[in-house]
Amino acid sequence: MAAPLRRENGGVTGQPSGHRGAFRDVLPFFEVPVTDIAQPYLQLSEASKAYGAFTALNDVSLSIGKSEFICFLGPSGCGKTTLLRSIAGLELLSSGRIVQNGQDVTLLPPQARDFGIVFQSYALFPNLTVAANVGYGLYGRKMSREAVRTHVHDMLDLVGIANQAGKYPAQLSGGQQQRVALARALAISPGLLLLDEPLSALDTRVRFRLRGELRALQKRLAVTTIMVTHDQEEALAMADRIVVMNQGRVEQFGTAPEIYNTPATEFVADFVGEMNFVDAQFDGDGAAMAGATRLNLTAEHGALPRGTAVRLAIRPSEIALAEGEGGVNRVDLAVERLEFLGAFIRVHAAALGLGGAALRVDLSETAVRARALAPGATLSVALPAEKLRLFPRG
Ligand SMILES: Nc1ncnc2c1ncn2[C@@H]1O[C@H](COP(=O)(O)OP(=O)(O)OP(=O)(O)O)[C@@H](O)[C@H]1O
Repeated sequence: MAAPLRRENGGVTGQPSGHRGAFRDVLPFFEVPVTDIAQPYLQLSEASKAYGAFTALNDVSLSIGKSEFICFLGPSGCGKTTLLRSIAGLELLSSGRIVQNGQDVTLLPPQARDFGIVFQSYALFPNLTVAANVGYGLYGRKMSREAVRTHVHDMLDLVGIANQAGKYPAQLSGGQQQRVALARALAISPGLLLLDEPLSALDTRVRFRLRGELRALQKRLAVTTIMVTHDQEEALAMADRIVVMNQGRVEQFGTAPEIYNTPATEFVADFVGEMNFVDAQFDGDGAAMAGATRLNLTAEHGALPRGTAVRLAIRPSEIALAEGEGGVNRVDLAVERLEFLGAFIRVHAAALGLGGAALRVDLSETAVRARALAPGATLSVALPAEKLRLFPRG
């Protein structure tokens, strides 16, 4: 490993390598992640962190592949930042182990670990120019002034702000400051890039643009990256795999489609995306009774005893319009309210046959108009058996 380098604002070791060129790649839809999960780069084993009697991290075990883009996702206070800071050595674990690139780093101070970090607040040095901020971690290394200058220019070029090199942070927009912070974190060519809500202070347009650029840049550099976010859409859009956290624990670790389509717990089902929940009783033979209606299920239910209280979950977009009479899992709804959401209309309704359960159904504007749906109308829908997820209640 390269000689450790101390820096107040994080980021540490590694030799600069000079990544050249702009990064305006357009990401293909649903591209296959170029990662090597079989070759773990970072492993956490039974990591726990207590502050006095409060447990902020509870038995977290994760294996992250080289070049993966990982998001830590969860509600405020679930332990995302504590986990990120523990990986950086800015917090020490109460118990457990962290191995990075084959080296046990559990007890190493931040300056002896190999990472670059970007904080939510950017934490740029206000009295240094953009170029000096980016070059800060490089001075003191065995690099000539000229080599540093060239490398800094390359980094600024990489993040698209080479023309801002002489400015001070206060003279930049939030998005530009974020780019400087990213260039600074990458300048030391870290093995691991840590991002603590780097986009959350930006307005929506800039955030969306930087999302794509950041992901393309990460892919190009193939640097193993962990980003903390509480924004599920951001995590779904950017991550190779997502760690969903709740109260210091990992609820699920999987790809975006896995998390979205097959949430492992009721918490994940509720936290990620829109979900309807209907209380029911497991009825054996792949079915459940919800109110007076018997609903067929295909969900795995193990050896659940008949009569077990369960909660069925289905997304508003997965509920289908019932055609004709009868049909499997047909339910009549009393429409209460229509909500125009641009790309679709969300119908809020009461499912009388399901004990009055509140259901939301997403329909196209055309479908709503064709049925002249309005508050007070009746709508027949079908709950596809393969879309009904099942969670034991309590
Ligand atoms: N130094 C500390 N002393 C005591 N409690 C702490 C300390 N740091 C964090 N905590 C507590 O640990 C829990 C997890 O905090 P953490 O900052 O990791 O949450 P988070 O998921 O990142 O939340 P947010 O999205 O709001 O930043 C919180 O309840 C927080 O109050």
